Amino acid sequence: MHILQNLVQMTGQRDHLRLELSVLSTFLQLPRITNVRALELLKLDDEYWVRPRTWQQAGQLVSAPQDFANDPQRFALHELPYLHACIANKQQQAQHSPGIGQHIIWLPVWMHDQVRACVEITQSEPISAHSLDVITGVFNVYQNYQSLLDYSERDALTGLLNRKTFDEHLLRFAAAAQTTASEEFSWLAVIDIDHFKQVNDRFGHLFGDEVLILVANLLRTAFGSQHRIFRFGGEEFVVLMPPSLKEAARAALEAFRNLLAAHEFPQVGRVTVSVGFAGAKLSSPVEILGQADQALYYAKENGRNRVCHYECLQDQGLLQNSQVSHDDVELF
Ligand SMILES: Nc1nc2c(ncn2[C@@H]2O[C@H](COP(=O)(O)OP(=O)(O)OP(=O)(O)O)[C@@H](O)[C@H]2O)c(=O)[nH]1
Repeated sequence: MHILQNLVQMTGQRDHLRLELSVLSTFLQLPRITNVRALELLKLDDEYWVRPRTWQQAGQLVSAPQDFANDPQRFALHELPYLHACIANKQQQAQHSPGIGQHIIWLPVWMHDQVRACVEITQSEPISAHSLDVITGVFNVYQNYQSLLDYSERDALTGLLNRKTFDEHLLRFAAAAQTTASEEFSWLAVIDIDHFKQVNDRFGHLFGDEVLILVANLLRTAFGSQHRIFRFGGEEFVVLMPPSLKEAARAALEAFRNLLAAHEFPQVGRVTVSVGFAGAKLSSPVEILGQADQALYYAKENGRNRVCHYECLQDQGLLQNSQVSHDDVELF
């Protein structure tokens, strides 16, 4: 009965981290389970890295305060050889008993052939067929619900994060940016396809849609898993970029602009984008978006197919005083 109540509570969550906390506390209520962790996995240059994202501390479940890039607890996946082999072989679970009273099971969360998280459970006794059934049963409900949540957050055409989830991501992004102590800034970039109406008018909506899908694929190729990429509107995309120096952010955006400009789109040929970006340290979420939008507007007005940085334009006196132009943002 306890498990049922926990499952009801678990599937009432609308947020990935709360859902994770909920499944871990469900596992902790099962007999013989002594420890649980949720591990986050990130693929960098073909190698997976791991960090504990949620774990038990003094009887409480706690989550890592910082993001992956700044987490000193991260380590290479091969330091967990059983989980490493399990993922390399695309398996559903791995088990290992490192000592008396320590029996570990790892359950990777598979999504689109990738693993982004894994639940690690330690039992005091060997894992019997019955307890394996209960553990995998709870885990499968969690995994199904996780992918349902993920599906509701994505744009149907491109598979990118949708506009609906943007506000929440932006609030979290702006809050995290304020606590970054280094010289580096987090960045918000607005990317808009140039003259996209002409693509639709000349080739029809189906080819227009194909351009949107291919642009989304190029965005995924150009930006790593630490970036959050949204389809913001029809032919407008937003990228939330992890902390870096301004030059590095500009270089990444220029690399994307060049990649796209060199791409031969079937039938349509060449397409370009304009980009505006702004730093996220001191401003409020609405201001950051408004600033990136002003830089985009400047890029559109000054030849398109270019990357413009808000603060640089401001320093050169090329912009009016800061004003928010995205009047459809509902952040407060
Ligand atoms: N095929 C397709 N077209 C879309 C979709 N959403 C929006 N659009 C089109 O995107 C076009 C946007 O046009 P505009 O806002 O005038 O901008 P633009 O032609 O890209 O010009 P600039 O941004 O000034 O370079 C419109 O023709 C919309 O119909 C979609 O999901 N699929």
